[in-house]
Amino acid sequence: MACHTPAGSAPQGHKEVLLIGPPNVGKSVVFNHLTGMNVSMANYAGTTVDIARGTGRFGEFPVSLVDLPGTYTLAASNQAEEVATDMLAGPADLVLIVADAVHLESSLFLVLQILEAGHPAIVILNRIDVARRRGIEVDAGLLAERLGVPVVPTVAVRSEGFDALRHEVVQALREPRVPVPLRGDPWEISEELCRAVQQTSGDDSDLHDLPPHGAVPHPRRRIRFGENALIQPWPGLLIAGLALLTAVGIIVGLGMGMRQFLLLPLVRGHLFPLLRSLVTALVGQEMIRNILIGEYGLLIKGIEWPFTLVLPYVISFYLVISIMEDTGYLPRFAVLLDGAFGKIGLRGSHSISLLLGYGCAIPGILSSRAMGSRKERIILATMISLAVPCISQTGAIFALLAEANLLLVPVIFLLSFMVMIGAGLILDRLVPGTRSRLVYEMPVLLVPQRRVILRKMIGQIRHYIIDGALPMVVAVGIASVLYETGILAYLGRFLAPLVTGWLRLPEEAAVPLVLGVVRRELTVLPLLDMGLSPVQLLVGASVGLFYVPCIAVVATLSREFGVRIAFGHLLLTVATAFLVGGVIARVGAFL
Ligand SMILES: Nc1nc2c(ncn2[C@@H]2O[C@H](COP(=O)(O)OP(=O)(O)OP(=O)(O)O)[C@@H](O)[C@H]2O)c(=O)[nH]1
Ligand SMILES: [Mg+2]
Repeated sequence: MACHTPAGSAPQGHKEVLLIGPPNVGKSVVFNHLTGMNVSMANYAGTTVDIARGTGRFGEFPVSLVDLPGTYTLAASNQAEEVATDMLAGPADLVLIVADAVHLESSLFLVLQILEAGHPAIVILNRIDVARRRGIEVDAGLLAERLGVPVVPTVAVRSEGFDALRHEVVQALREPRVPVPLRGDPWEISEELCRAVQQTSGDDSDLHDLPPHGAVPHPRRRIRFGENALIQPWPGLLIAGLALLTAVGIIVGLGMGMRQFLLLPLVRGHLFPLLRSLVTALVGQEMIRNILIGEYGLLIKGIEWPFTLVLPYVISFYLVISIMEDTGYLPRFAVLLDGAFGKIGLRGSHSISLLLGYGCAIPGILSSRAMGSRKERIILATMISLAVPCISQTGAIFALLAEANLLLVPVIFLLSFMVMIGAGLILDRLVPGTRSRLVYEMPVLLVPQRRVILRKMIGQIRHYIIDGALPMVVAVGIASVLYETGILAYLGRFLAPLVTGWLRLPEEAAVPLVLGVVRRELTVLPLLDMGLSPVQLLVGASVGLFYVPCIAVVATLSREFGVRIAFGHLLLTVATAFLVGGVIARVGAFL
């Protein structure tokens, strides 16, 4: 999930313009286009869960544009929707209501409610490309006349319709007009309006394949085999299994390939020898030389770990996830898992949060805002912060285990699943509260767009470099100084009983436990050059896997659920890490 500026209010002299609409209609794509920012967009409901603010210029007006979480109605039913309705209740100079040309009627229902809020408004009629492919034409002129506000048709992913939109925004800011709300039952009006402005031609059965609301297709409506097959246990589960295997295969294969054949030879064969000879020639002072190119050399490990061991997996993971997100397949996968997830107090839709957690825990935890009760969110956050390795950590685990023994990799992931399920089962009984009744929207299946995938990947890689790689470089720098000054050895001796006695690892394996507090993958990477046995590798990897979440994750937990729960997570993760590590060390001794 890309970074965005927090809510706040519009900067002085800026017009406040809100982007609001139902989930998954393309609000964030419109926002990115108008502001030049790169907030997350994906083909399922609930991608945006908080406010993103960006600035742009429309004619003579500097504008502060706000991207809001999607909402079906103004009677908010979850935390993400509340954010949207609260903003609408505040002051705004203009509201851009993004409507879906494919599901016009339900969009109009929301448009009518928003118009009642009494802000000047423009309706953006998005996704007209998909609507046209389905034989749906919407008379935007007539709709504008009936609603009493401008209606601009757009294809946001292809930047179509934005000149007209900019023109209308400038007009609306110059001469703000509060729309006159239509009187009557909003459902009846939207149905009547929809009939009046929408013409369907040819076979419009696609329209009814999967309705906008509800995970299960409407039983009275015709369903095409192709799409329905994905959410029936047979052959849906087989297809899901194959899709998952292919995804893992591509992530691992591509990541390893980039690392082994491209990045490692490049840095180890060319860059490092160059850096070593440069530093040796230029730096006379031994300690500084060692800090730069020694055991934890900033110029060696600070480049090798974040950029050659982890970055390839970040690239391959987000390539695969971006494609999956953009097709709209993930919610179908979620429907299939609903039954299994029900056993651990969750819903199938939470599988999307878990999947995002394999990238980074923070978006995984935040995404549940749009889909769950507090109980479900706590269970999910615990599973993620305890047992879901983020992509950096996965890269580190691969680097540690795959070269020594490829079989150790499935063992560690099996362990992670077991702990995850165990935590779910226990917390379902312990945490008070109910399961949500939320019905999950089923988006239209779309062919992924190269431009969108590229944009998402650039956003994720930039995000990794700023929030992942740079802190890692700083941590390596600190480790290097601590190592060369002997402080690390002192800390190691302090932790020795736990490390050597309980975990049966060499004393120096205390180092990752200290560094891991900063970044999770640092609980694993320093073990690389310690010549550990297979059992010790497994102990080290599992301690690293379950050990404390990154500082940023603890801060997120505390903000979302309170300090008590964040502290509880710290205790739980440390206890689990040492318990599992110690048990493996003892069981391993018999093997
Ligand atoms: N074909 C087509 N796809 C679009 C268009 N606009 C957006 N999309 C796709 O629709 C999906 C949803 O886009 P987002 O911008 O994430 O939607 P959102 O309204 O912000 O969604 P939430 O944050 O979940 O409320 C993405 O996969 C986009 O690539 C469009 O005009 N045509
Ligand atoms: Mg969005």
